[in-house]
Amino acid sequence: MTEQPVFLNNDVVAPLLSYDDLIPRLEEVLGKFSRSDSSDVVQPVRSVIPIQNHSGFLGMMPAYIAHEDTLCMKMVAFYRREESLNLPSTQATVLLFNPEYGNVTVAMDGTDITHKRTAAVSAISAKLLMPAQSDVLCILGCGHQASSHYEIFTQLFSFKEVRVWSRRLETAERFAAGVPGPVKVFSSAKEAVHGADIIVTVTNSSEPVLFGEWVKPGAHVAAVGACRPDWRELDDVLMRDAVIYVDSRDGAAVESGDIILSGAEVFAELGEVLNGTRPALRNKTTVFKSLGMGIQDAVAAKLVFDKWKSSQ
Ligand SMILES: NC(=O)C1=CN([C@@H]2O[C@H](COP(=O)(O)OP(=O)(O)OC[C@H]3O[C@@H](n4cnc5c(N)ncnc54)[C@H](O)[C@@H]3O)[C@@H](O)[C@H]2O)C=CC1
Ligand SMILES: O=C(O)C1=NCCCC1
Repeated sequence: MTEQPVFLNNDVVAPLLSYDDLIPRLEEVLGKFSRSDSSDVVQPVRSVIPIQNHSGFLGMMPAYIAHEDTLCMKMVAFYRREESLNLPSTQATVLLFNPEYGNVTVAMDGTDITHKRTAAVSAISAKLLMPAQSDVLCILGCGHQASSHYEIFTQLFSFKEVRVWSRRLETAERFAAGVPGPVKVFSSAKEAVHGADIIVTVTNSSEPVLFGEWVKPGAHVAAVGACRPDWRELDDVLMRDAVIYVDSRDGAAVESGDIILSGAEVFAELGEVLNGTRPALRNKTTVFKSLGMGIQDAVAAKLVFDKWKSSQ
């Protein structure tokens, strides 16, 4: 109880977290979260304060998972950065507590956890919602989340073509040069998404970058950016015409500009689809609006810490 907490930096955390371990744990916890008859998983909507001098926000994301006694808190700062500054747009720290006493047992860099768990949840949405025959993946935005999404999507699925677009052509070209497989770089988002079966939006934009009239009917969109109530990545047409899935209804109602400002109705949480209480409408155009959840960080951090302990 009086032991000093351990600190694990990102070089230690990253190799300890694999998608193979993460995906089943995320599926399990998302399902539990969406069960209205269970109090096993406790996670409020994150509270966010503006860091107004620096165009940023600090989000506090507590979570408790009773059956495994995991008590966790992620603190994540995120910014709307000018790309030319070359500064990270997201910085996260994750704490695991001893739930019996409340002391911190480990603090870890949350960078890799945030990249991987977000991409893994998008991949779960794709497994459930993308067209059965999906040949073309298109990624809009070419930063850190683009890299983790590329990694897991190409690992889990077999695409005939991967396309990327970003606001600056050189960012997209750098991304394409840095990944192991072939990627087609586009200078226009409209052309990049034409005919795509699955579209991942991972930009820092606060205005729509993806428009419904461009999207092939039946395609799946995993929308990861625009995590503030006045930020958008998707336009009203797409939000109106697609079936909308979210990670958390409560989170979406407070944080998602795409949902709040379009007035779109949420059809289901991903956990409800995993539980079989709401259907996966694969034949329709679907949007999974991701905002990120403390429970996702909690299962990821627990995996990391358990592995680290067993290696000591
Ligand atoms: N849903 C979730 O759980 C999470 C969401 N995020 C959000 O995902 C987004 C991407 O995060 P990172 O990849 O870490 O950021 P990043 O800064 O590494 O990459 C952002 C990318 O967006 C591009 N971009 C910026 N403004 C743009 C615009 N107006 N139009 C088109 N492209 C633009 C940049 O060129 C860059 O390629 C951010 O909005 C972040 O807040 C991040 C972590 C978790
Ligand atoms: O869940 C997270 O982690 C984040 N969500 C929204 C924006 C930055 C990080």
